Amino acid sequence: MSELRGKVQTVLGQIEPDQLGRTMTHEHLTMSFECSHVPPAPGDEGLSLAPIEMKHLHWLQQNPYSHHENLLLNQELEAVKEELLCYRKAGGGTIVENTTTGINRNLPALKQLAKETGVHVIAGAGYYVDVTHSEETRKMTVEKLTDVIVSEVLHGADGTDIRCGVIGEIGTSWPITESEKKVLQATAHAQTRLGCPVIIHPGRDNKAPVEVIRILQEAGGDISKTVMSHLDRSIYDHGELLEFARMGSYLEYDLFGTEVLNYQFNRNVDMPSDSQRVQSLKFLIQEGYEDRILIAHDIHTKHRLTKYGGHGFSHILKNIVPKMLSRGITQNQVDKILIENPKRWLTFK
Ligand SMILES: CCC(=O)NCCS(=O)(=O)O
Repeated sequence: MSELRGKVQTVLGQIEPDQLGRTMTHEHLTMSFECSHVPPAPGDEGLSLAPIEMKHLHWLQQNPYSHHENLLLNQELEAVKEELLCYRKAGGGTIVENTTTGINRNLPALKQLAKETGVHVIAGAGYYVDVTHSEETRKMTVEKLTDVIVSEVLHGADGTDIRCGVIGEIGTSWPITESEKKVLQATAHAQTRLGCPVIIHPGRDNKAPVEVIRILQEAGGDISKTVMSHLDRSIYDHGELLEFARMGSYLEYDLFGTEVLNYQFNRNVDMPSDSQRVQSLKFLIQEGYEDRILIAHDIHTKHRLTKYGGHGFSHILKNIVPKMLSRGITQNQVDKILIENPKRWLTFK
């Protein structure tokens, strides 16, 4: 139980849950993704180093992780500010900014963006995937990792007094590494101390979400206050999806706007289209999970910003919501997904 009980914690301080409004629960406003660079196909080396231009846009959209500059979202604070102003105009209230240690979290920039745009921004505590763990992180005990995470929420992170309002996205690979397992255990322990929301990045395998939840459960985590991200590219089979849903976490479809022929991180995966994502939401609603669904775009590269011909942070509000309504999802269910479910998740217990 903490002093934050009943509140939501933004980078500008605590607010009442009713102030959140429509919320994207998984975005990045500034980060670098160099840890995930994918070497270009033979013959494409030139494209991977070329400046971003209209004539290369299709290649970039299909090969986003092979273009060095595309991975540096942290160079685009001005464009992101413009995007947030549009997001607010489109009816958006809050962004959960999931950048954790390892991919260049920048809390002063988040605070500035929140001040300048009026969008509530909630920052993430903890660590991204193993390849970004420092030697110091790897050597830490679960107890020490827990103390760091708790302190990022209660006192501030990265040498600032800016406090995180969720733990995550906590990064895991497949298979889960020893260092990631310790971070997951620390996450559960910190959650027990704080009563706070947790959000997980699972490894790219259909068994990964279940395995992560088991580790959190064994360490005493509150699964009902935990989000499993990236279900779009993790679990496709409806039977498997229902089995996972029964474990009790929030179910997040957070790659809206990503439409690719080949998913660069796992060629075995057929990345769903936005229409197929909406079908999955409808399926989960029909199965009784409308109180557990969350959605977002997970923007983490330049090419998805409107400045570079991308869909931007307002795509869900402007395009996906009308599509949901046209496919028989009710306004009340849309409001649950965009307002009520995020509010319940983000409020400290
Ligand atoms: C830091 C951004 C991130 O992890 N995004 C997830 C991309 S994917 O693994 O779902 O492709």
